Amino acid sequence: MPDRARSVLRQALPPVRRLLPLVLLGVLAGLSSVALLASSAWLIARAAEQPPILFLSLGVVGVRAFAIGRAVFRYLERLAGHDAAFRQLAEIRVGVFERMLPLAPDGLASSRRGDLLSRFVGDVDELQNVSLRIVQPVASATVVLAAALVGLAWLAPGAAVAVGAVLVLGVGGAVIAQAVLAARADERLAPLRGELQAAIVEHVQALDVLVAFDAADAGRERIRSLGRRLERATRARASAVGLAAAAMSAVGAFAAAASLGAAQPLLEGGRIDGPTFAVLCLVPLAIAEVAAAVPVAVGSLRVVRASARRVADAVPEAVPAEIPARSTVAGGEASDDRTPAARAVPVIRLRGASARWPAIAGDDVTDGAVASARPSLAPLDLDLEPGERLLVTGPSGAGKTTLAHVLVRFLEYGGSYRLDGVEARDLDPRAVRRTVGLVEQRPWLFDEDLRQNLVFARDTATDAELLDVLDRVGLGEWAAERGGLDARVGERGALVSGGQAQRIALARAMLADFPVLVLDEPTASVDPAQADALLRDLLGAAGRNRSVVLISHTGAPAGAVDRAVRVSEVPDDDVR
Ligand SMILES: Nc1ncnc2c1ncn2[C@@H]1O[C@H](COP(=O)(O)OP(=O)(O)OP(=O)(O)O)[C@@H](O)[C@H]1O
Repeated sequence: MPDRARSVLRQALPPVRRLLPLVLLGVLAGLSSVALLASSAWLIARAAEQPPILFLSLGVVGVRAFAIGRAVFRYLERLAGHDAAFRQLAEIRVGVFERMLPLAPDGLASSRRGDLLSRFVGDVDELQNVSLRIVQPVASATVVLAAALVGLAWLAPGAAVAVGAVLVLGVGGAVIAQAVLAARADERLAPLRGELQAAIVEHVQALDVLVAFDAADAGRERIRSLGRRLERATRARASAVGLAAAAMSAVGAFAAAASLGAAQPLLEGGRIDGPTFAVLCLVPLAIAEVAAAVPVAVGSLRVVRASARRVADAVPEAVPAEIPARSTVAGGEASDDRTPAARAVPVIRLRGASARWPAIAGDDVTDGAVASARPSLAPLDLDLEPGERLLVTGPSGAGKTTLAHVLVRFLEYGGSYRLDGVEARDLDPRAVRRTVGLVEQRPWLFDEDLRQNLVFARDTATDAELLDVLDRVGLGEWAAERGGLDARVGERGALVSGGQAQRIALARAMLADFPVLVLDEPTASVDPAQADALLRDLLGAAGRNRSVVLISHTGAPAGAVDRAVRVSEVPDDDVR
């Protein structure tokens, strides 16, 4: 098992100061169970001898006390056990999330969303069983079994040996039978759940294209087949767990019979009385019940280990070299003296700036970090003066979007990228992103109303300011027709056109008031007849008090930009 998965398992275990009281409560509950059966057996057998009632009162009190004790201790153990396990889960989830954050967005581009969600939710939840079903019950059961066998040995050593032997054989047999029947299913459960969730998320997100290509049935069939495999694995696990539980009941009966066989000569020889004989016959049933926790724990360990591996693999151990590191400045914020002057429009200079995307996860993993892929942006020189509009052109796949991601520091770069003379590598990426804003090629719109899609860019903006900015990007009339800021835009902008989505994205970039704006192919989803008009509108709305980098493979209308630079394809001999 990889070290990282082992460390996830260790992390899932509550600290000793929380675990010890749990084990103690488990021991008290287990001992109460055994003592309840022992005192009941004694009471029934003694009552049959019809002694004066006074002789029974100790047994009566014992039965009541142990019955209440068993319920109370079990309840407290569950309560405290879940509390401790959930605290650990919260820490693990926060830990995974914190490791994910520095990777976002470009370091997570190759992760399947549904699978990531399943690791983050389902697999982390599964880790609660490390303490609830494995460590704590096994530790408590060991103490109770040892105490119960010592108690039996005190009454009749032969009976203790017989019961111990039956238990060892019975528990061993149940563990092996469960492993034979369900070891593979136990390990497949978590990955299958992840695959199913990923398939469902992808199917729903891509439903329009699947329907258009008449491929929705095939997608549904894939989901059904994954569902069937998950069902088979769940059934196999449930059957094996059920069988092991049944086997442990049988083990209880065999242990009782073995104890009876060993105690009978003592009864006949008058070395023990009737009530003690009854205790020796019935207590093994309670002991087997306690021992039943062991096969359950071994099965759970397989499931939990599979989940721990998936949690450990959810994010690479080290941030790939292609993703900019966060600030090392205390508190994570960039120091003010290294941040470009607030809201001043900086001069941008790239000299031999190049970039790569992180390799797709699973392609080539070295020391837990995803190794580099091929270069995606050939060394580029670029100058952008304050207030300038620069057109970036180049063939498809040459690296224009890659350049946009370098400019907003989603991607690390080679060469030099200076903002007002300060090397961007020496600034906190978030500080750069407060200066350079990106309007993406396919802007993300939230399934909310217009107001919510804008206001997160500046949460102090009033409705009047939001309407004003919509007006400036040419959406004033359209918004009024749709019912104003309450108009919904649909999931991922399903209720708006490509051009309207671009205008909404520009509106929020203007609300954020970025001194430098990077517009990545804003006319990609607009027909050519409208492309020039949209570009003029967007550039006009951006105004002259900020610089604009306009990325477009079709160029720009005459006079709309000040200069152009061409991104050339990465030469083949640079591709390893
Ligand atoms: N998320 C990603 N992960 C890995 N490689 C990527 C990723 N996005 C783009 N690439 C690769 O980077 C290279 C440059 O792509 P990029 O999108 O920057 O080109 P582009 O010039 O913007 O193309 P287009 O004009 O078609 O949008 C391509 O080879 C592409 O396959």
